[in-house]
Parts: sequence; C-alpha cells; structure tokens
Amino acid sequence: MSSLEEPLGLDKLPSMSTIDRIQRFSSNACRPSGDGMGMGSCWIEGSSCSTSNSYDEDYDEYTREAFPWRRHTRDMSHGDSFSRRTFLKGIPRFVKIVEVGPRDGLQNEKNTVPTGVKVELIRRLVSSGLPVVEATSFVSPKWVPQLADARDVMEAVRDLEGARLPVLTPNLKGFEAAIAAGAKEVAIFASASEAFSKSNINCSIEDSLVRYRAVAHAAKVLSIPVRGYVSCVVGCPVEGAIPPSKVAYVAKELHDMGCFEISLGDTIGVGTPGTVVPMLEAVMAVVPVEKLAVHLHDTYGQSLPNILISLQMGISTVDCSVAGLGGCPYAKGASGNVATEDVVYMLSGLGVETNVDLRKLMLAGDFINKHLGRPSGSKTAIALNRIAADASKI
Ligand SMILES: CC(C)(COP(=O)([O-])OP(=O)([O-])OC[C@H]1O[C@@H](n2cnc3c(N)ncnc32)[C@H](O)[C@@H]1OP(=O)([O-])[O-])[C@@H](O)C(=O)NCCC(=O)NCCSC(=O)C[C@@](C)(O)CC(=O)[O-]
Repeated sequence: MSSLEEPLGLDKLPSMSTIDRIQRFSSNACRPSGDGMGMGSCWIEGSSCSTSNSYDEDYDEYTREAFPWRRHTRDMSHGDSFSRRTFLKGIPRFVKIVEVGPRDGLQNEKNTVPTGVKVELIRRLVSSGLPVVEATSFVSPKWVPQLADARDVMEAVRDLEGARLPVLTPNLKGFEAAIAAGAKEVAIFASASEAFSKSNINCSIEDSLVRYRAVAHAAKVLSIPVRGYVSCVVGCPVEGAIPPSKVAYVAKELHDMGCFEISLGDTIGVGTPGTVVPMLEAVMAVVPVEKLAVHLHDTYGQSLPNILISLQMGISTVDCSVAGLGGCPYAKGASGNVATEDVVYMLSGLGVETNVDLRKLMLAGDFINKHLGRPSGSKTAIALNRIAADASKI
C-alpha cells in the first residue's frame, strides 16, 4: 500500500505534543515578532532567527517524528535526490492564518444568518487557535444586508481573548461605527480593477484611495492597526486580466498610507502559479514581502498551488475561510475562499506551524455547515469526517 492509499486519520496528524517536543516548532518558540503584525522574523528558543522564518535541515527531523508514514514516499522516490531542501527552501516555519469565514464567508449568504450563530462561529474559530478572525463589515446594509448586524456581532465578541478580530470599513462612517462597537483593528479594501471598484464600493480606485487615506489617518490617531486589501489581483469579472503593475500601484499606496499588511485578493479565483508569480514579483518590488498576505478564492481549484508558490516566494500570511465558505456579492460566480482546514492540512504536511487545532477547526466548520444546511467545502474536512465515521462503525 502506498502512502497515498494509507488512511490518514486525525490521529496521524502532528499533535501539539509532537510539535512541542521539537522546541523549534513549538508555539512558544516560533512567534510573530514585536507587535505580532508582521511575520517576517520568528523567535527560536529565545533568539532571533537569522533566516527570517524560513526552512532549513530541521524540516527533516520534524517530518521524521511527525509523519513516520512518509518513509514510504521517500523509499519509493529517487531517494532524497529530488531535494526537498531545494524545493521547500524559503517556506516559512510559521504561517499566520487569517480566518475570513465570518465576514467573507457569510457576506454572500442569501438567508439571514442569526447574530447568535455568527457570534458562536467566531468563538469556535478563536478557540481553535486561529490568531486572526475577521469578524464582520461595517458597510452599508443596503449593499450587504447579511452583515447589517455588524454592531451587534462586534459588541458580542469585542472582549474575546486569544485572537485579533478585525472588521472591514469602507469609509469614515464605517470606521467610526466599528470603533464605537469595540473594534480594535480594521481593514480597508481597494481594487486593482476600476470596474470592480465601481461595482463593489461605488467609486473609482483613486477616489477609494482618498477615502482610505482618511480612514488610515483616523486610525493612526487612535493607534488602530489597519490592514489593506487589493481585490482582483489577477483578473476581474468585467475587465479580464489585470496587469501586475496596477496591483503593485494600489498595494504600494495602501502600504504608504500606513497599512501594516496588504492582502492580495484573487477575488474570482482565476489565478494559477503562472499568473500569481508575476503579480507577486511586481508587488514585492514595492512592498516588503513580510507585509504581504494572499487571499485566494478557490473557483478553479488553484488556491493550494497558488499558496504553495506564494510561501516559496516568502509570504507567510494566508487568508482562508472555514469550510470554504463564501463568495463576493459583487463578483458573480466567484466561489468561497480556500478552506482553512485544507490549508492547515497542507501546512501540517509541510511541517509548517500554524498553532491551529484542526479538530476544533473542523468542529467550527461542522457547526456552520449544519446551520447553513450544506456539506463542507473543505476536502480535508470531508475526508477526515468520513474516516472518523467509518472508524466508529468498526
Ligand atoms: C462604500 C459604500 C458604503 C458606498 O455606497 P454609496 O451608496 O456610494 O454610499 P453613500 O456615501 O452615497 O451613502 C449612501 C447611504 O449609505 C450609508 N452609508 C455609507 N457608508 C456606510 C457605512 N459604512 N455603513 C453604513 N451605512 C453607510 C449612508 O449613510 C447613506 O445612507 P442614507 O442616507 O441613504 O440612509 C457601499 O458601496 C458599500 O458599503 N460597499 C461595500 C460592499 C462590500 O462589502 N463588498 C464585499 C466586500 S468583499 C471585497 O471587497 C473583496 C475582499 C476584501 O474580500 C478581498 C477579495 O476577495 O478580493
């Protein structure tokens, strides 16, 4: 039986105790530096990593302990001559996952999701160890009726500990409402496509940047961290292909106005590594890589390869949505974000730490799927739930 045919149940995933034993991968050992906003450097046994959160030979030791079944693959391959060290070089040791399910995941739902369900979802996601859970949006309820309860949601979760809970704010009105409800971090969202900017926030790219400068300034006065999004970084439903130079321009503007992180959104999920790489190269030429995140919708099933290539290029922050929930109300046909469970599974397989407890994450996914009355959009969750169900029959 090849390793691919071996059942891989939850028991085969690296447990926190396994990871803890290997100090270099423990939660205490590898952390975002400073204020936790950037993931550019990590902390190893009390000293700064000179290789800035990237791989080295520790990977071999880690995978030997955490994934003994891997020996199959290695024995059957051409030994170690296909150098994993070369292939995985540059992949960070720790990836910060930004969970966007409660906001991006739910904003497109037709039926109103009760506030209590949203709040419980956020609680469960936070308790799974996710460091950032985007809670809601302070946008116009006429534009996004599903998130009309933003104030109630924020007020209910504002004192939750263990994760940052940013909210989207499209203008000063939204920013002020968010702060009044207790938000301690906000996100502004621009686009690299004129057409999408108009349909999503009803203004041109330049006008949106003027608005966002005002939000960034107000946030700075209150010491509120601001994250920036750029949408349509590869393609737009109206304009088609978007030149990397346009993405780089908007990303730099957001960076220059003080955003601590810029999340690059493939809003309609059309990117492949062939288009994501040149886009990232253009952005990385003007914004430091440790300030970048990727936000990839999975419409064409390209998210995981695109994430892998982004990690290889040095990115260490990935946006995902539990159970693959989501879609943008102003990007018809776009599917949800890459499922958080699938990303955590892939990163575990690569020996990359996230601090996320996959079991608890899957329970959060089960909770919201049950409420929405649909199966999970996560292949990992489906597979592991099936294995658990089969095992319980034996
Ligand atoms: C930006 C606006 C408000 C402009 O909308 P507008 O209609 O041009 O706004 P306006 O300034 O002309 O005001 C019209 C009315 O909206 C009210 N209003 C104005 N602002 C707010 C506010 N913040 N909160 C609540 N109400 C607000 C305002 O008070 C007024 O109320 P009225 O006098 O008619 O009763 C609107 O277009 C909007 O809310 N758009 C948000 C759409 C949205 O949330 N889209 C999904 C986001 S997902 C995304 O962008 C992609 C991302 C981030 O996920 C990454 C990726 O996947 O690529």
